Amino acid sequence: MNTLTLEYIKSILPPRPDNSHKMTFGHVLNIAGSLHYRGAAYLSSLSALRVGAGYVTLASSPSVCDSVSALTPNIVTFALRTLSPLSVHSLQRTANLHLKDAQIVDVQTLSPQAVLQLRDKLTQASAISIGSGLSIGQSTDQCIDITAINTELTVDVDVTLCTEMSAEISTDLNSDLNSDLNSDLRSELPICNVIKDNQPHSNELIPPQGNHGFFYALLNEIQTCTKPVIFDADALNFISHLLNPPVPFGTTTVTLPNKSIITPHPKELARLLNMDVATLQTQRMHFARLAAKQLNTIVVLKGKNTVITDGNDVFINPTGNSALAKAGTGDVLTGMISGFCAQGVSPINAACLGVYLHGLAGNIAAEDLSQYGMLASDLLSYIPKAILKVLAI
Ligand SMILES: NC(=O)C1=CN([C@@H]2O[C@H](COP(=O)(O)OP(=O)(O)OC[C@H]3O[C@@H](n4cnc5c(N)ncnc54)[C@H](O)[C@@H]3O)[C@@H](O)[C@H]2O)[C@@H](O)CC1
Ligand SMILES: Nc1ncnc2c1ncn2[C@@H]1O[C@H](COP(=O)(O)OP(=O)(O)O)[C@@H](O)[C@H]1O
Repeated sequence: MNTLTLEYIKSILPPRPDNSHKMTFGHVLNIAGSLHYRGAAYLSSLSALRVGAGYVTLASSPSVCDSVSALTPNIVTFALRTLSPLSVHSLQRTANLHLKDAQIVDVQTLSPQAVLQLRDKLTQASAISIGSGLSIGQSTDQCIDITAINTELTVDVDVTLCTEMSAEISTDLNSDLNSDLNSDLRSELPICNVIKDNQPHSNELIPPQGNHGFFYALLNEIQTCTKPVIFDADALNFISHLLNPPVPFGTTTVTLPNKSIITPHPKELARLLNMDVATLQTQRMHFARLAAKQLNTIVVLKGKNTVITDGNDVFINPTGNSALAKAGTGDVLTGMISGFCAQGVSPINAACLGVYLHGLAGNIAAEDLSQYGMLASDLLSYIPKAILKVLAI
């Protein structure tokens, strides 16, 4: 077990060659944000630039991209395809939702086909972060088996709808069905087996809630990715769904890319390990190492004295204070780690750099703003001050 020090952090900071350009310092593809969590997309993108990444592309729904662009000129955005109103309408009708229920459908839900749009970006990126504010719905206890997508039923539903709807819309649908994405059209509709009252209701249609379908397609797409991939927040909750589905469905194997980092807070790690938070907190190092081994990943178990481990080596972070116990600081951390990964730092060192400097920025910020008054967005402007402090020794 090693406690991180200023000297060690200085020794692993990536170099800044004079003869350089933005791509020298890497490109982060940040897949983040949703209708109610636009701030997470903003915070996780800007913090990657604050630690020195040369370029950040935020991939998200069109409305999140618009919001982030309005707040900062520093982030390049890439709008992802969302579920078409047609699909949403289809699901509403088929699920016999009453009008009052229609408001629960988020038309900004990402389509699984958005993963096809992302292929070039995934190739161009030097590091990929997934999950900050990328909603998967109401709660991880919602019992949905996304692995049980019913192909035929899905297409039937749309064709039926097509015959019933106006000529204009049915032309759209037909062109969709005949498009290159034809074979994947079914995947746009998150038709799942649903559990109610502990009983599976086979092939029941549910309205799209959150980005389950998109996550599932994305996880498949990046399984063999050789670049660093950082999984945060709802990406972790989605993986928990796959690892620990409701009893009747049995477990699913999850293969993370070979250079992955996960950044759970204790509750997120407890969900991944299917255990209670209190027990986990009594042996943080042990359970962080266990998860690292089980998932073949680097684990950053957040909280006071964050634990960083690859399953063998363990690093403990001494920086940080209660100013960091405020919504959005975890999103900042994810961006910092991905920003270091993009600069070519090894995943374990990127995790150590991100965690230590995040805490140090929180300490310097608290001196100016108090532990009460600091905001996650304030933390962004203290990251450079933390880096200066490291460089000064
Ligand atoms: N401005 C924004 O857009 C923000 C978006 N966020 C996003 O919101 C989504 C949901 O994140 P939440 O963390 O709110 O939801 P979670 O459901 O993951 O966590 C909330 C629950 O976990 C417990 N918990 C959290 N930290 C804990 C700890 N250290 N020890 C023990 N229990 C702990 C809480 O008590 C609560 O019951 C994520 O996608 C996240 O990225 C949040 O980061 C907040 C800010
Ligand atoms: N009391 C504390 N002392 C030190 N660090 C803390 C403390 N409380 C929270 N943090 C840090 O703040 C961040 C909170 O992340 P997280 O729980 O994911 O919040 P959010 O999802 O709201 O962004 C983590 O990096 C965590 O280690």
